[in-house]
Amino acid sequence: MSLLSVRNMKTDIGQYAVLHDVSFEVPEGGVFVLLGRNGAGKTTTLRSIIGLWKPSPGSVTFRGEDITALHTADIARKGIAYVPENMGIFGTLTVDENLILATRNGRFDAARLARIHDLFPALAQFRDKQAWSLSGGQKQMLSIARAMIEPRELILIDEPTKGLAPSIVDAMADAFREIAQTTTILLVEQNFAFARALGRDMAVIDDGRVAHAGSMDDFAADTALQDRLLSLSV
Ligand SMILES: Nc1ncnc2c1ncn2[C@@H]1O[C@H](COP(=O)(O)OP(=O)(O)OP(=O)(O)O)[C@@H](O)[C@H]1O
Repeated sequence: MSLLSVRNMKTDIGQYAVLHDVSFEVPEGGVFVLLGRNGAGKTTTLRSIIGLWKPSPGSVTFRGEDITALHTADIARKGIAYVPENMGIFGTLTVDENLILATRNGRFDAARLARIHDLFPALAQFRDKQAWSLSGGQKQMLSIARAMIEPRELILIDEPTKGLAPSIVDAMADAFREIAQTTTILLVEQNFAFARALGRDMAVIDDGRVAHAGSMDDFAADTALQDRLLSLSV
């Protein structure tokens, strides 16, 4: 059984039909990558999974349970976290305060915080700094840390490498490999090298539909398919 099943999802935003037919299966463990051109519908897919948009028709099943109609907070309680592209952190609060706000009861679990500090040492170093003063990469790490401060089974992460320097992207890839040992990651990415290095299974969304799904190794070997589905010139 897949950890997450998305079936025949159609999502309208206001009067616009954005997703027409999105289906894919996320197995448990590792990193599943959603690729696609700008405006293809990747963010809308993540937001539909976490309940911020309601697909109709279509269904989202998590560990066999239909979660399509649940509110976002109830979906989160099932063990799914969402790291949006704008990161959702609070600039005037400190790094620690941002993490505390993401906990359920206002307290850190010491072991989880230690793991986060091992993964992202800058968050330990700058724990009393206001979040606005962090670098772009550190802000991205804080947003991922907020998603990890409680036990999760699945983390949805939207374009974490956007605008980051290559050395920071490499550090983030190492952190994702470590996170994926215990938590499944559903990753939306435009950086194909990053996606390829991490992903085991993948799907491409094109114009609100899944245009391809399969293993990352097969997709990485098929440059004609990559050109057709990801190139900017179509
Ligand atoms: N709130 C909204 N109102 C109207 N249209 C929207 C809204 N949000 C997204 N769209 C449209 O839905 C389509 C898909 O957007 P979405 O953000 O899901 O794409 P994406 O694949 O994540 O793109 P990107 O890589 O540029 O973030 C786009 O055409 C976008 O303009």
